[in-house]
Amino acid sequence: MDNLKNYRDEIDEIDKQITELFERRMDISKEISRCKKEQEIGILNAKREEEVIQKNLSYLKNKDYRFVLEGFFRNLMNLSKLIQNEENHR
Ligand SMILES: O=C(O)C(=O)C[C@]1(C(=O)O)C=C[C@@H](O)C=C1
Repeated sequence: MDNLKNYRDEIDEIDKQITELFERRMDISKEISRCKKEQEIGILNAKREEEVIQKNLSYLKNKDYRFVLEGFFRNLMNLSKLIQNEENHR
């Protein structure tokens, strides 16, 4: 049995699901940017970002991944802010 091929197939399937969720998250982030523009609120909400990180760290089963999960969410929210900035300058 080709383990490498099987693992990659599994990663491909997970990545597909991540991409679907990523797209949904970014769509919602755009909607949030429209609300913020209407209400004249700035894009960055550092308090909310910390809450997002802490909440998701609490869901983590394998605590060895704490550091990388935190990095993942920081990067994800940076991309989200990028999309919000683009949306507001269209
Ligand atoms: O919750 C918000 O206010 C958002 O704009 C969403 C979001 C996120 O991607 O989770 C993005 C930017 C903010 O700094 C905080 C969180």
